[in-house]
Amino acid sequence: MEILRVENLSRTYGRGEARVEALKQASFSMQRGEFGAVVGVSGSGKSTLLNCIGGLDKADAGNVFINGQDVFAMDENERTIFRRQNIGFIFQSFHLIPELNVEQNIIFPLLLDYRKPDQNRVDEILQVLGLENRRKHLPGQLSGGQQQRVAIGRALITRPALVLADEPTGNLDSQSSQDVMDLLCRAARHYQQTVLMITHNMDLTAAADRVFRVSDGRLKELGGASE
Ligand SMILES: Nc1ncnc2c1ncn2[C@@H]1O[C@H](COP(=O)(O)OP(=O)(O)OP(=O)(O)O)[C@@H](O)[C@H]1O
Repeated sequence: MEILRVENLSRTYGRGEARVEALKQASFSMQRGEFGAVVGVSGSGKSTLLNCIGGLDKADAGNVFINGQDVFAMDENERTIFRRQNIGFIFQSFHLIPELNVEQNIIFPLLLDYRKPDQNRVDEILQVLGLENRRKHLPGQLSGGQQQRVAIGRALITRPALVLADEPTGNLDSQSSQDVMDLLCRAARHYQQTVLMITHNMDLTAAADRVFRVSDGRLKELGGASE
């Protein structure tokens, strides 16, 4: 089942001499439960791709379908709600709410939709994340790896069909990076979520089903038919 379809997605920044074609007609699709990695040098357009797919940035042209729904056809309000219910975001900097404890940060997206957290699901996530004995800690009382695991829990609590991760291991040591990778793999394999992850680290692409390279704004699938 197709979860993500990207058609001719383009994004240009600036004008005149400052004009940058950050993304040039990117097209690809992903199935339910697939784990994709996006690689490419700094400035090649990886974050632009993810941000346009997730609606955090506005594409100039092209289409994005998530779960068969045309994301760009929605108005701002519809898109915000759709995004919250269908996409989980994980960033390099964790963006946790400092005043909320681990458990509260994880359930936050549910509260925004006035949904009651399922305590079994929260407990399961805390256990998988290895954070059961940190549930009442504030983000400032956690290590970087633990904070990233909280951010992953927050991205997964709503069971989004699509998880977009921008360098989720960028600030972590190798053991924490491996833990984060294991969690994302589990999201894909165990929970059949579609994961698209940017990484600088080619070693981390080994776990991925598919690898995409962005170079100078152009996306190409490695090992794909065009290679
Ligand atoms: N808001 C912006 N205004 C102008 N140019 C931008 C903006 N955001 C990105 N760019 C340009 O678009 C290009 C792609 O940027 P992007 O952040 O997508 O690259 P990236 O591959 O994610 O890089 P990195 O690996 O360093 O995070 C870059 O050349 C950058 O200078």
